[in-house]
Amino acid sequence: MSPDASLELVHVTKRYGETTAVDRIDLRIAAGSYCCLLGPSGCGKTSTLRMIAGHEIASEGDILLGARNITRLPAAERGTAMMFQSYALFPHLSALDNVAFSLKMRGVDKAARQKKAADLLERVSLGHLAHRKPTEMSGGQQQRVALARALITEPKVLLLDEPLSALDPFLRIKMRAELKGWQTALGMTFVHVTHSQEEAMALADQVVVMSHGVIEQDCDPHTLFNAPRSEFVAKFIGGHNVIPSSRGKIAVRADRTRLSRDALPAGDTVLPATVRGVEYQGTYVLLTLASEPVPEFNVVLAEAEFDAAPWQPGDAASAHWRAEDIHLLAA
Ligand SMILES: Nc1ncnc2c1ncn2[C@@H]1O[C@H](COP(=O)(O)OP(=O)(O)OP(=O)(O)O)[C@@H](O)[C@H]1O
Repeated sequence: MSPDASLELVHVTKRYGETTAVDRIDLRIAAGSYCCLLGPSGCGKTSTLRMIAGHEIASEGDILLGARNITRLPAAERGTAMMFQSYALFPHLSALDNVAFSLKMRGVDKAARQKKAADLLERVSLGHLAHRKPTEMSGGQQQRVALARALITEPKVLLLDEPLSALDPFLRIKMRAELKGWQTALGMTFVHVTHSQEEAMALADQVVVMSHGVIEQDCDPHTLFNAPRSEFVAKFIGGHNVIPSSRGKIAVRADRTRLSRDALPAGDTVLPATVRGVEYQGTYVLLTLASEPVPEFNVVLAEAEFDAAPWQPGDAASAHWRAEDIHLLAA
């Protein structure tokens, strides 16, 4: 892994007029890792990616790629490339010409650029379709053309802006696995913007959760799910209940929240509640409950456990959890 493929953002800010889209963020991404920038619409993740790409210039701060300060370099000189959604392919060009396009822009002669584009199409198993137009290819094939097109300048870092969002759910999961496979095989640094926590969990070595232009949490997916730092993160990633306790707000995973029919004494590990909804989800049953301090929270039960003693809307329940499953949230 080449150490000059590591990325570092130091106090990076992006302002558009009065709007501060990114507010003095610090971020390190290791060479050869898969990083996902995750957050709701408007949190600043695309602006961050575009500043790394050179499609926007940072208002303040520095962006380092290896030992090089790339903050103000033109996009083509940075050593980064952007992979766009498959529909950003040129419809009137063949797969080969789409892939060769940025070499053409750089003045590489025709034979050399076509040879390189053909090699790359071969690598993404599309050699036999090099002369087809994008509309004559499946969504997954188009996505692979988009990948080959981004790789042709031999970038150190590949930047991906919601690359899977145009695909149907089945293909999205298939292409997600392919992307991860490519990243591993190429040993390249990938930075991928998504609003889907599931996508981030599935792909990333490092998940960076953003909100209102700042980084809320920056860690591996396992830590993110088991130790969300704040109420915002716990609610955004889902699968958690946020509950007030004597020590402040706590997060408890929905699948670690248990239900009892006995009326247990209320306290930091017991919440008297009423079942409001029962939703069958195949492997699991999702129960929605209401209580005095928490208007809505969830419990996930394995199907067999639910079937052994089913719950119905209106049932009274004591929700409870083990002390070790309590995760205290930052105030
Ligand atoms: N060119 C621009 N001019 C003015 N404001 C902008 C511009 N681009 C983004 N913004 C604003 O900056 C903030 C962050 O936008 P950004 O696109 O980075 O967020 P995002 O998290 O990627 O959102 P989305 O998922 O909707 O793309 C938003 O408030 C947005 O309205």
